[in-house]
Amino acid sequence: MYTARVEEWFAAAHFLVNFHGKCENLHGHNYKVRVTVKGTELDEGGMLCDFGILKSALKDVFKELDHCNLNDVPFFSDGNPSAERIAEYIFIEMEKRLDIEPAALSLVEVFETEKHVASYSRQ
Ligand SMILES: Nc1nc2c(c(=O)[nH]1)N=C([C@H](O)[C@H](O)COP(=O)(O)OP(=O)(O)OP(=O)(O)O)CN2
Ligand SMILES: [Zn+2]
Repeated sequence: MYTARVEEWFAAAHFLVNFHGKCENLHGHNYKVRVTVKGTELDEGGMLCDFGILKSALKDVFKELDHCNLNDVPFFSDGNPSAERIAEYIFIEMEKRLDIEPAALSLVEVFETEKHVASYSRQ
């Protein structure tokens, strides 16, 4: 199995409800997002998927998130914009944008800090 991975950053504000602590208040993060694709076949250039394709799709997804209050994004209207749900949202939006068969989107990881990370995958 091969994998290819890109990382990009966006900045956003959020607050958490049903969470007892300082994160109930509006605050911000510089989120690092890591996207991994996987597959068993390489193209004639020896690549699973051009990093540039992943990067531009991810930057397109960030247009809905960067410098926003994530609580105002419709996807989060029924729940918290936790790192887990941000990862789910990015996974869904990346799937819409990527046409990379026979490779496939494998994992989206969202880092609030280098020590705090949540992820979403289909398995
Ligand atoms: N599983 C998750 N846990 C938490 C999430 C999350 O998305 N998934 N999010 C938060 C908050 O966003 C919060 O901003 C981070 O919380 P906390 O670690 O308390 O804040 P600090 O980074 O400032 O940490 P200190 O050690 O207090 O400096 C919480 N949990
Ligand atoms: Zn937070």
